[in-house]
Amino acid sequence: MEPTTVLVINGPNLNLLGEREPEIYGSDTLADVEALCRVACEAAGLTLEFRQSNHEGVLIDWVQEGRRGIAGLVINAAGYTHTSVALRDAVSAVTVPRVEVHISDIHAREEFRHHSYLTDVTDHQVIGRGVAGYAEAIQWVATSRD
Ligand SMILES: O=C1C[C@@](O)(C(=O)O)C[C@@H](O)[C@@H]1O
Repeated sequence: MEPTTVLVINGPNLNLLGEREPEIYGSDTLADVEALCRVACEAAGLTLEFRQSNHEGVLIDWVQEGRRGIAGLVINAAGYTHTSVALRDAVSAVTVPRVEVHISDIHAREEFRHHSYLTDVTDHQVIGRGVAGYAEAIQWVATSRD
């Protein structure tokens, strides 16, 4: 049977969404983002597994767990996007469709955010679309199965 779970992984400080720099990230909380991901998954006949951690090793464990047997991986690695070769190596080993998401437009911000270690190990990127970008990423996973 074809796997139906979409694993959405969120990196450090995204637990503070809604209170952290709302002028950049908006006023939705991470619980709001989870709710919108759930709606997007249900609309596509998929099941959501939604996680957040501030710890690099935990994120790596979760990515490894999801490297096969799921419909797709959606990842907002937050600050680790710009620093973590180890997380990149984990994502590189994933054999299902992988989407990199950023709420803000990292290319229009400070120079240290312009480089992402995840871009060339993911199959698709949704950058700078606000939290709605998560739904777009899930839709991309859904269409990549058709
Ligand atoms: O924490 C974050 C969030 C972010 O990944 C985004 O979703 O826009 C962008 C990163 O540069 C930043 O460190």
